[in-house]
Amino acid sequence: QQQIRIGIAGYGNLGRGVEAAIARNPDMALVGVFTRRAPESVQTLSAQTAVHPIASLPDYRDAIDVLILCGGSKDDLPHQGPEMAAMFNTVDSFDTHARIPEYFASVDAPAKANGKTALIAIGWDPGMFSLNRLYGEALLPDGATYTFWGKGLSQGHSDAIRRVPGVKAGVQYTLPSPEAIKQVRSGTRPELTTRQKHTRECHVVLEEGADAAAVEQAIVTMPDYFADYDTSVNFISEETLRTEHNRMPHGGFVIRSGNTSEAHTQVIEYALQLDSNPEFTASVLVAYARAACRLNAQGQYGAKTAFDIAPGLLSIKSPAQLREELL
Ligand SMILES: NC(=O)C1=CN([C@@H]2O[C@H](COP(=O)(O)OP(=O)(O)OC[C@H]3O[C@@H](n4cnc5c(N)ncnc54)[C@H](OP(=O)(O)O)[C@@H]3O)[C@@H](O)[C@H]2O)C=CC1
Ligand SMILES: N[C@@H](C[C@H]1CC(C(=O)O)=NO1)C(=O)O
Repeated sequence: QQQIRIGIAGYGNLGRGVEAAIARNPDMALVGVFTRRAPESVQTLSAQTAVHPIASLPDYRDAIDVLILCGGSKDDLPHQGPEMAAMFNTVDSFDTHARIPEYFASVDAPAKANGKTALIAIGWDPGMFSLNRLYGEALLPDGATYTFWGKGLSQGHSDAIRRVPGVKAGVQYTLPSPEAIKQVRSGTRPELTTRQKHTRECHVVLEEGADAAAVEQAIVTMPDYFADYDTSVNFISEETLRTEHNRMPHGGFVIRSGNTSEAHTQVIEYALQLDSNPEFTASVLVAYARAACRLNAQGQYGAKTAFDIAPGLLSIKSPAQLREELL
């Protein structure tokens, strides 16, 4: 059985996670990493990993079965997604929830026009949590769904603050409201606003001479990321960032409580406890790369979300093995 040939576009936390995940999937082979930086400046996990300029990707159209896009959702994927979907089957973790419909359309057109398959918004949220919100609503139509994240490091929000002019480096932690969780677990199906469920805590290293007040204002008012939350911005040194903020744990849960009759309340819960947010997300991307390859072989072209993908396509096992072993 020929291995699935994978390319990595963009080499940050997620790119490193995909490199590690491919080594744990025997049906996958890493063709190389493609970066906007000078290849020799990029330190990969393995000396065997080839690093190329991202501009050379068109030369690899016949060498890569699936390109996994590891750029930032805020400023990279909006242009990289459509560009790459015209040349390759792709999988990405686009997570600016409010913009997923427009992003889907922007990727669907070039993918369809070129007979490619583009899986978008894959990961854990959006991704695995999205699937569990769907299951909850479909199975318990009379009910309420809640999603809580953290306390942990959001990569999307950390990427977003790093894009603010004047920010040299930074991370963002998401904190769930204990009061909100308590109300949800009481089964009273509370109406909670975005602001009531989570707060956001940013730790930022400023560029030399940057205006701290302007940076703080740009972060706390940022649409789609921070504007709807109570957000704190703490200015720290590079040393503090390196020593106190060098891990990326995260997690959370989706809970659906609903009634199947007046007498009976049912509760569905899906939870994640992640030692490494990027490595887990990368593992999801790699499993979905297997599905992208199979879907393209079936002539399923265009953009897809996790809702469109049969779970069996994710598995390294054949359908017959799945029926024997997992049903
Ligand atoms: N759906 C989900 O559940 C999840 C989605 N995500 C998404 O993944 C995205 C990427 O996250 P993450 O990998 O943490 O982002 P990073 O900031 O680590 O990397 C983003 C891009 O920045 C560039 N880059 C990385 N490191 C450096 C550096 N030291 N100097 C200059 N450029 C650098 C890379 O591009 P290049 O190599 O071309 O320079 C990389 O592709 C997030 O924006 C988020 O939206 C993340 C987690 C979960
Ligand atoms: N997309 C998120 C994954 C989860 C985490 C999160 C948050 O903390 O707001 N929302 O969704 C990420 O980039 O880490």
